[in-house]
Amino acid sequence: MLHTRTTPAERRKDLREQLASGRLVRMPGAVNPYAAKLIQEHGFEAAYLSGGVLAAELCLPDIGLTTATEIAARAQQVTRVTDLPVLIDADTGFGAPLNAARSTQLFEDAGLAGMHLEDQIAVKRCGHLDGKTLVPTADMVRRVRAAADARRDPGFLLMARTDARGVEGLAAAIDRAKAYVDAGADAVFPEALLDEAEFEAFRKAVDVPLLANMTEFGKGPLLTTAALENLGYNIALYPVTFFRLAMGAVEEGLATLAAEGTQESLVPRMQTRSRLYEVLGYEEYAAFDSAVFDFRLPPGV
Ligand SMILES: C[C@](O)(C(=O)O)[C@H](CC(=O)O)C(=O)O
Ligand SMILES: [Mg+2]
Repeated sequence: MLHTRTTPAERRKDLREQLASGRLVRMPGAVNPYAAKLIQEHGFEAAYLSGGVLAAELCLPDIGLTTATEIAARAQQVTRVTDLPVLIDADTGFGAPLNAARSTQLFEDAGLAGMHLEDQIAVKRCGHLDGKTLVPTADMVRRVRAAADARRDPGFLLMARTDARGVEGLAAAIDRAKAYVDAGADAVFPEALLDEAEFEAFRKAVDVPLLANMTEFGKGPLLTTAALENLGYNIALYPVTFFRLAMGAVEEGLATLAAEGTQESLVPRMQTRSRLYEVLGYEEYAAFDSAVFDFRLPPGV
């Protein structure tokens, strides 16, 4: 009813078991807590909180302006409503290695299953853009180590993201990934690989679970889940997909309302009132207090 019953420790165990299973974990980005609930209802294995989306919903660019406490608060609202493990985008850790350590604890406290830390400088940018700047490997190693040591639950997954492919090339990205694993990263997110051959090369070279970022309008191909599973990847990430879809629908709806003077033609595309109430679990609340759900909705609404 008001919240889920699984504990953060159970969800972390679940994610780790899934990563060890060899089956692909499909991880759509949750635009908000409600979307996280839908991701679970539709049978996905895990959910994601995208830094780009968390910034965009505040109308901020994805350049590291959001704060760790701000996104931890949002994360807590999401983990409250889903039993799925949730991975968060921790950007660069929000400052020096000590800040990365504190962020790790904030995200643990928010009930998340894990986080990824990237090797860009503090004024970061989307991994699929040109002109990125990386911190030296040694600095990122300190960042990863600080986060790894800060964990109180060893089940909390620490993933290192390397943005090196677009800056220093594939071989350097692989070398960096290996250094981050040695520093304590449990998994790796190789950002912005260009094609299937690169995904394969990374898989051959690195021995921990790997995430494939299937973001749209980026540098790489949108590979199917079957292709990613064959390549031996462990997580398929759809970070901004549902934000893009939802905002596309909002823009089309606003244009239609402005043009037609009524939203009538949009109604068939809307989620119905009864589906909304079903997702929110009105009936379960009525079991607690019958006055909550003592009405009948007319058919079709
Ligand atoms: C995964 C990512 O870090 C995010 O914030 O969702 C972005 C996604 C995007 O901007 O498309 C990224 O840097 O890849
Ligand atoms: Mg991001």
